[in-house]
Amino acid sequence: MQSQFATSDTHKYSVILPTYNERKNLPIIVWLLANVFEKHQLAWEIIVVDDASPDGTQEVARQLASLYGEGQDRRHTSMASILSPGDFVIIMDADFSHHPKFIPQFISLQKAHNLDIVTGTRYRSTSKPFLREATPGGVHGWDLKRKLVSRGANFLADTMLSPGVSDLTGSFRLYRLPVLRHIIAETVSKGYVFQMEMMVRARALGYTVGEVPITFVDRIFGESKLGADEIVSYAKGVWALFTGV
Ligand SMILES: Nc1nc2c(ncn2[C@@H]2O[C@H](COP(=O)(O)OP(=O)(O)O[C@H]3O[C@H](CO)[C@@H](O)[C@H](O)[C@@H]3O)[C@@H](O)[C@H]2O)c(=O)[nH]1
Ligand SMILES: [Mg+2]
Repeated sequence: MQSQFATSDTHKYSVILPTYNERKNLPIIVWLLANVFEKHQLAWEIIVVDDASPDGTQEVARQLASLYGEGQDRRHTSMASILSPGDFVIIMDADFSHHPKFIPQFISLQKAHNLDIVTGTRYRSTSKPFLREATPGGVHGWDLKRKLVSRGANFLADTMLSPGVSDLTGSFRLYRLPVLRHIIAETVSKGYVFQMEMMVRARALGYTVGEVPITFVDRIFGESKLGADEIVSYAKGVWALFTGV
């Protein structure tokens, strides 16, 4: 299998999947990711970051690791249990809200403009800076309240902090590895708000950010962990950045 690929992209893409009770979703998302990377002949690995899920997610992750090859740095199929530094890191949800089919567009945009970060956006219909896509971004499956919370969160941060990124609260992103390390070291908030803080910090540090329109589909299995506490923390986080950046 290895020898049939002669790819010009020599980078490695490390996908980080945070999981909490994703036993049902993990095998399918890993399969979809594997297919995308194989199809595009890219070197890849998946790192599952599980927080002691009671539903047995870790056992499923271990089974997948033995199926796909644990921690081996094979050219096309490896599944690591610890963070090993690929050249680029993709962070995305494991519940299909973020579809792997968008990853090749992230990679093309990164390459075309030598970007530090590419983020998925639900709130633009064309890629930024230049690459145009036919499919507009959007959200499917959320009720009006959740849509308003998301729009409100973006509006608040955009108005107060002006980072010039249309979807600050999304978490489907590709980072150049050293850039991710740098931003994480600067980021202080915990919970949902850190997605927004990472992007605001990145812009303040002068990193380049491109956007690819994505459709966000709400999960079918399991529940979201967004609650009222997170909304309050988010508003506090925007205020802290407004007064401190
Ligand atoms: N390791 C770990 N993973 C977690 C935890 N809580 C959630 N996750 C994982 O993080 C991903 C997103 O969690 P959800 O609970 O599904 O989030 P959501 O409400 O759908 O929110 C999504 O959209 C928001 C934007 O509107 C994003 O801000 C958020 O990051 C996420 O992408 C999933 O893969 C889930 O298993 C945790 O405590 N620990
Ligand atoms: Mg979700």
